[in-house]
Amino acid sequence: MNQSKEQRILNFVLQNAVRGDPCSVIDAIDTYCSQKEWAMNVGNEKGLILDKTVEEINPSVALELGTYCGYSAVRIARLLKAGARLLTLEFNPEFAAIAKQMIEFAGVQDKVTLIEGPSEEIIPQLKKKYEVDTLDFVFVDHWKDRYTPDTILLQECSLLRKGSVLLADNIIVPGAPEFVNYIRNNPRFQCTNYPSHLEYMKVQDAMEKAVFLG
Ligand SMILES: Cc1cc(-c2n[nH]c(CCNC(=O)c3cc(-c4ccc(F)cc4)cc(O)c3O)n2)ccn1
Ligand SMILES: [Mg+2]
Repeated sequence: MNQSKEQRILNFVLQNAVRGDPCSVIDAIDTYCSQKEWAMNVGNEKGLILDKTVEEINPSVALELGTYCGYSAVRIARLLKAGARLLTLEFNPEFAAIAKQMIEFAGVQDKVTLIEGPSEEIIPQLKKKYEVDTLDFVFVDHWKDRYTPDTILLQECSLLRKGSVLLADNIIVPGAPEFVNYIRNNPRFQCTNYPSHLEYMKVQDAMEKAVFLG
């Protein structure tokens, strides 16, 4: 049975990165995906915008929607202070299995809770089952047609507090036009756009930051 692209990415990391060194894992994935096979990791250019946002907020509790191979989970977790945690949701079991190994190899497993399942099912469980009070930061990087309904769901589940920050990937490509319209016209959010490029490509993309005003 031939390997998946995600398995090839993981193998490249296992052979070229340093166990317990998150930066070497991030670099190895970026090297493989820019030189060998494109993959939908947030990448290094948008990754720097993600880093700056996480450092600015210094979140105690962060949520990621869309784990994929764990690239951004490792990126976020490496910046978290002692005792802070990241919950990351992945729908695809194969991706989740790869991400679990990636997170463990990077040595950030103590900070990361990887949850398998659809966001609309998991988000309502975060308070009771995952002992979340409110979220300080949410990286929105899952199915683009779920950005808006899940932002509404987060509010309905009282998971956002005054100052909670959402950062959404792929505003241009693949695009989330309904989300952009929703969030920019919603008086309860203060939005900022960050022009960038699609991971590993010269194609225009952007990220949108939205601060919940309560
Ligand atoms: C919990 C839960 C989780 C999910 C979920 N888990 N994993 C994902 C992945 C979603 N990500 C993407 O589809 C994506 C696509 C592109 C892309 C593709 C092809 C092109 F030609 C150009 C660009 C680029 C990106 O940066 C992306 O992030 N969703 C879904 C539902 N519930
Ligand atoms: Mg993305």
